[in-house]
Amino acid sequence: MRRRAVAATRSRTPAADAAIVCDRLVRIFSTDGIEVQALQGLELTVAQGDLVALVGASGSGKSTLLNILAGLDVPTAGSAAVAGYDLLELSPRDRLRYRREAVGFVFQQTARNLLPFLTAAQNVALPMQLKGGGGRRGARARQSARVAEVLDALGIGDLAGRHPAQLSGGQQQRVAIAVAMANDPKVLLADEPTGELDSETAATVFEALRTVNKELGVTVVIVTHDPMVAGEVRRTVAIRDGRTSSEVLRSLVTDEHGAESVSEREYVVLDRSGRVQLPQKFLAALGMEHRVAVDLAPDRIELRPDGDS
Ligand SMILES: Nc1ncnc2c1ncn2[C@@H]1O[C@H](COP(=O)(O)OP(=O)(O)OP(=O)(O)O)[C@@H](O)[C@H]1O
Repeated sequence: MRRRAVAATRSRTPAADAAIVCDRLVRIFSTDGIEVQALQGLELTVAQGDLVALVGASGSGKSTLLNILAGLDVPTAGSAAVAGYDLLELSPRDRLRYRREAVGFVFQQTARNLLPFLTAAQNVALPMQLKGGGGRRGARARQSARVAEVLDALGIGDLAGRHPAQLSGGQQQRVAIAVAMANDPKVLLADEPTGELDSETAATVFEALRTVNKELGVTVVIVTHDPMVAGEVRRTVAIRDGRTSSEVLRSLVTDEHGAESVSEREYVVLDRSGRVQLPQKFLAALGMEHRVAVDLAPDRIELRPDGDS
């Protein structure tokens, strides 16, 4: 399963043709005279068609970032572009269009994603009706065909007539993914989509997200604490104190006997100003603090404790 995920995305280069570009993103919340800097100059680029996990401690800024990318919140400073939309320059009308057509969103709380009095199929049809153009008979037939197509692609065609209360948590989340996919968005954002599920059910929901990514070509970003999800995607980005701090990239390697395995490498993030956040354990191992000596070698940059020659 893991190998398939990596194989599907291995040829992609993050810099080319990005679906998401955040540059020096800042979000400050002010409540009762107290300011919280939830995002402190965050930089993130996600290539089109990629499947990325965002991880980080509670309060590190993951949901704040996802809400901005979803068009639900506006950053205080910096820039954010998703699927060609500049999120700081959207008029109220364009923001609504962006949220209905360009991005899909899945919340952690299963109950928040679906309307309880509608069937699964009616829930999926709703975003298309809100988008408009559903009045004519041809359009209505197209909507029904799209509902069936999305539910079938996610393996839940047989649940079309059920109401949310008649579905398990995992089934509800898969219907929620179908709802998010209704208007064929370029990007799907999911905030802890497996957070309320046991590990077996979580795997079926993750599989649905992977299907959306692989078979429908949608860029998928998942905020998660779930090690299964974070360990199965090509790229895992860690957020610390409102900034991207490190990344793990996975790729498929083939040995001389033709056996395939997944190779994993952790990187620290280099921002546009040349700043990196060095791993605490490396600094502690060499007793580095306050300042370090930096030298350029032909093929690397060397950092040494202050005072070393
Ligand atoms: N609407 C708000 N008003 C004030 N402070 C907020 C608001 N939303 C988030 N914050 C603060 O911003 C910081 C980042 O919060 P955020 O919810 O983005 O973190 P998170 O990484 O998603 O955490 P978790 O994993 O617990 O969901 C926290 O200190 C939080 O208290």
